[in-house]
Amino acid sequence: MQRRRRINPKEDAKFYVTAGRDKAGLDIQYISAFKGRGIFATTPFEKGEFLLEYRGELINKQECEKRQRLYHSSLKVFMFEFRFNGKLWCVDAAKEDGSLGRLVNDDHINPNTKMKYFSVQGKPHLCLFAIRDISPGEEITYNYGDSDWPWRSKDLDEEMPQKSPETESPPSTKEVVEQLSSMHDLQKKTSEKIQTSPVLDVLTVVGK
Ligand SMILES: C[S@@+](CC[C@H](N)C(=O)[O-])C[C@H]1O[C@@H](n2cnc3c(N)ncnc32)[C@H](O)[C@@H]1O
Repeated sequence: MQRRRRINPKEDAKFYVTAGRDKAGLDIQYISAFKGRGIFATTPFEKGEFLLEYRGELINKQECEKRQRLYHSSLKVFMFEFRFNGKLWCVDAAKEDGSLGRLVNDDHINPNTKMKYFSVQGKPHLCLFAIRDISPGEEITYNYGDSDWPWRSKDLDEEMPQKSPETESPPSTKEVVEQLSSMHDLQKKTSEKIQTSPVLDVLTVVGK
C-alpha cells in the first residue's frame, strides 16, 4: 500500500478550509435505503490526519432556533450545534451543495474520525481528523454524541429492510431526498426522544 507524505494536519485543515473544497481520496457511496449515503475512503489515511470539513453556513443561536422551527426533521439532522468562545453556534449544512462532510454517518462504538473545532481567521470550522489509520474501502464515521439517535436502537435496525448493495441500484438525488424524509418519519414514530442535531459535548479544540 503506497503511503503519502505526512502533512501537518493543522496546515492541511487550514488549506482545505480556506480553499472551501474537499480533499481527494474520499467518495460518496449509497449504502441503503435506511442509512442513505455515506463517505468512503478511496486511499489510506493515517491516524491524526485531517480528512474533511463539515462545511455549511455558520449561524448564531437565534437563527439556528428559527431554522429548527421551520425545517423538516430530515433537514434538522444537518444542523451541527456547538459552543465557541462562550456562545452557541450552528453550522447549517442542510443545503445539498456536493460537500462531503455533511454526509458522514454516525458510529458511536467504533468511529474512525473525531470532530474538532478549527479556528481560521477567528471563525470556528468543524473538522474531522482520523483517530486511527483508515484503509481504502472503509466508511468514514464519527460519534454524533450521546443521544438516543433512533438508528442506534438494535430493534429498529432489525426492523428495517436492508438490501444488499449488489441487488440495489443507487437512487437519484430526488429519490434519496424522498427516502430520507420517509426514513425520518419512520424513525420519529419509533423513538420518543429524538435529538435532531449532533451535540456539543463531543467537540474538542484542535491541538487538545
Ligand atoms: C448528517 S446525515 C448523514 C448523511 C445521510 N446518510 C444521507 O444520506 O444524507 C445524518 C442522517 O444519516 C442517517 N444516519 C447517520 N448515521 C447512521 C447510522 N449509523 N445508521 C443509520 N442511519 C444513519 C440518519 O438518517 C441521520 O439522520
